[in-house]
Amino acid sequence: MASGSSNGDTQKKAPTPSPLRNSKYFQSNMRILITGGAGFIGSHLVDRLMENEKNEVIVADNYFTGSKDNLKKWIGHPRFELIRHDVTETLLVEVDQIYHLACPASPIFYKHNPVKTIKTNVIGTLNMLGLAKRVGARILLTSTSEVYGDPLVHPQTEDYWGNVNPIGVRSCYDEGKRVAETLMFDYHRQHGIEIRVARIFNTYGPRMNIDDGRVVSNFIAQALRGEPLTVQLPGTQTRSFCYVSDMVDGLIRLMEGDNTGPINIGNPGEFTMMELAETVKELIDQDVTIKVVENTPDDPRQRKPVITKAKELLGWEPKVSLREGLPLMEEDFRQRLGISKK
Ligand SMILES: O=c1ccn([C@@H]2O[C@H](COP(=O)(O)OP(=O)(O)O[C@H]3OC[C@@H](O)[C@H](O)[C@H]3O)[C@@H](O)[C@H]2O)c(=O)[nH]1
Repeated sequence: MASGSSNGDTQKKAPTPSPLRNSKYFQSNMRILITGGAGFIGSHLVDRLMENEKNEVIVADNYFTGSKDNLKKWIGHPRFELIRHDVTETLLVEVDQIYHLACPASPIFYKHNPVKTIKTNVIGTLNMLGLAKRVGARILLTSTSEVYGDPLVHPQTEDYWGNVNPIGVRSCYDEGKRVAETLMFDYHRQHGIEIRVARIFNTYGPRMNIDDGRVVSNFIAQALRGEPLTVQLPGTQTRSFCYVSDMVDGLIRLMEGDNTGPINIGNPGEFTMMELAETVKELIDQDVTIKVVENTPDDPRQRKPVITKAKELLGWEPKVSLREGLPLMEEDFRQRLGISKK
């Protein structure tokens, strides 16, 4: 029989949650673990999940790129717990759902310690799948548009297998996430785990680290500080930017729906990096200059999601355009940098 078959012999029955969680005297709350919940997207996800009084939220984060500051309004709340934990170590908590976000996402951070990045993606995902198996939880992985590599198919549909350098400086992240996806589907086929896989495209919004190093945060911080906007060569490379509230909405719909994915979650509006710089300049400070600088190896030349699956299966599409989202992020950066509007 062909390996990888998802029916017959290899399909196992899904594990059930512990009998205690189903007992009539037990709290009926949904207990949700978010790895990387102190990070940029994770903390916005916490905010949304905490709005529902039936949810108890547990965050596990090692604070490599995340920060307790992002969660300060929830610390001490009876439905909230924060654990300093690195997902490369095992964790045992009785939960119903796991949003597995933990991993540095900015290229300068994930390339800083590539061995640790790939361990986070592979061992971290194995640990979370082991937890999902043990306690019968549904698990969602935030994979990435980087699994498409430097894509030869444009825009990218989920059935495109990608064009990835397996030995490059980005491989710790893009190959790491590809293995993480493989593990998710193997656990699903072999052990019947309920999985959800989101492929996240570039996301921006309030709470991004000011010195995160990604393009939107760099340009906004540079414009506010009156520094030149650093467009990396050639400047014609494209990205599609999704506002964080849209992203969180998509992730929750995926978790709550019936489809395993992988599903692209991103905003299909596509911009060159030169266009992005011009837009930031126009919105924030027309006096700032644009400086063209060297790029790093293997930078994808184009990226834009096809979101037909998200629309049809999740009833999701982004609502916030780049021109609407940038001023919201500008406001947050102004507050944190202490730079008021002229
Ligand atoms: O100052 C800068 C920074 C970056 N860039 C360019 O902007 C583009 C986007 O770069 P970023 O570092 O923001 O993000 P990337 O698209 O390379 O990677 C991201 O992809 C999707 C997510 O999974 C991750 O957040 C991250 O890996 C690149 O072409 C880069 O060369 C600039 O022109 N100037």
